[in-house]
Amino acid sequence: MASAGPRKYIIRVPATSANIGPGFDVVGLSLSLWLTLTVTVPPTTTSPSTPSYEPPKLSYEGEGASDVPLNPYKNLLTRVALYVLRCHNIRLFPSHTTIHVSNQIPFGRGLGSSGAAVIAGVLLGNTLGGLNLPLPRLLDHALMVERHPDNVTAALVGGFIGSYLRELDEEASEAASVPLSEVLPEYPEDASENWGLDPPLAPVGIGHWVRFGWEKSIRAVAIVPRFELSTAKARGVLPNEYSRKDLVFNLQRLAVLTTALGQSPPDPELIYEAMKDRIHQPYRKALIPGLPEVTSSITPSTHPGLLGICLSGAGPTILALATHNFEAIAEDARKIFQEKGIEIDWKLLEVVGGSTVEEV
Ligand SMILES: Nc1ncnc2c1ncn2[C@@H]1O[C@H](COP(=O)(O)OP(=O)(O)O)[C@@H](O)[C@H]1O
Ligand SMILES: N[C@@H](CCOP(=O)(O)O)C(=O)O
Repeated sequence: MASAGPRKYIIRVPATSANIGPGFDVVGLSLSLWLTLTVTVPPTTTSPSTPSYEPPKLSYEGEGASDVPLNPYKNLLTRVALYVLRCHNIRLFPSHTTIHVSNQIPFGRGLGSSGAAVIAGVLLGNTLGGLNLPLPRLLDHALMVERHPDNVTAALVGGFIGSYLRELDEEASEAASVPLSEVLPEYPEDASENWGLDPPLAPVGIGHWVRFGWEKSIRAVAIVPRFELSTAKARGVLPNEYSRKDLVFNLQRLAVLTTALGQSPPDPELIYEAMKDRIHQPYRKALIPGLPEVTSSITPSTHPGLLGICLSGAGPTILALATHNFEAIAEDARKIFQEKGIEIDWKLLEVVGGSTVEEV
């Protein structure tokens, strides 16, 4: 907890679109909307046990600013950072730290806001504790909080990413399956060194990934309905079991898609079909009026330039991958949503690199 001098860091984490149709809980794409933290740690750090100890002061601007808790013991981002610190025997944040958050990622829309907050929290803990954790270890900590690897892996490493969770031995599985409330407890308001039990430690090497090729001409049109859908609710409607027919349908498409999106020029007929899904979208359509209509009526023949169209993450955002004709795609999706009484905003996004931490 000793501090050598004044330190200021910028932490940047991108939005992500998970699944890309058939790759439920497997693939993710990092996109050009950013969660940015400006972190200042004063030159002399008061010991946490002294009465003048001050927990971090959080401020927000941008998406979610009016909803997010500013209490660092309640905010997702800082609770994750504290989890990482406590896993390394650092019981509290450095005193008088300030964290300004500037956020472009809308909450609860299927663009990975919570995955980005978890990665930002892991990077914040790593930075404040001077832990120098290697990338795979950062991911282990993120996966203790966000248990599907698609968003967090793409947000951390950047690009078009496929990932899996290693099968853990019995002891490690037990460690990785502790309830989230124990990984991220509701911390008490007052600073004290005697809070509860030690946190559950992350098993080593939970998540593994590979980066696929990405053809540079492909851009992402995010069609964002003006309502929130929590990922938890959108996972709650999914069945526990699937037919072999539906699994094979998705596996065939995913195998083709991961290579097809790296090919130049991209093949719209191949990609449009390869972005179809039978594992999650059919079940989520009840929560997202207009979803089947948008994905079936906007096609490469009706909209030249379109490559494929799917639900982004758990929704309600629709992701259209295209090389041109972006506005027509988005405006026609707007008309379909309007018929269902839903307004949308749309953004043209690029595939970007992963998270960065810079000392300034
Ligand atoms: N930058 C952030 N800071 C704090 N909490 C956040 C942040 N981003 C997201 N969250 C939390 O995550 C929730 C959204 O998570 P989720 O339902 O998984 O949707 P999404 O598809 O946007 O990830 C928000 O309501 C908020 O509680
Ligand atoms: N594979 C997950 C992805 C959730 O992504 P989010 O951006 O909606 O949080 C799912 O489909 O549930």
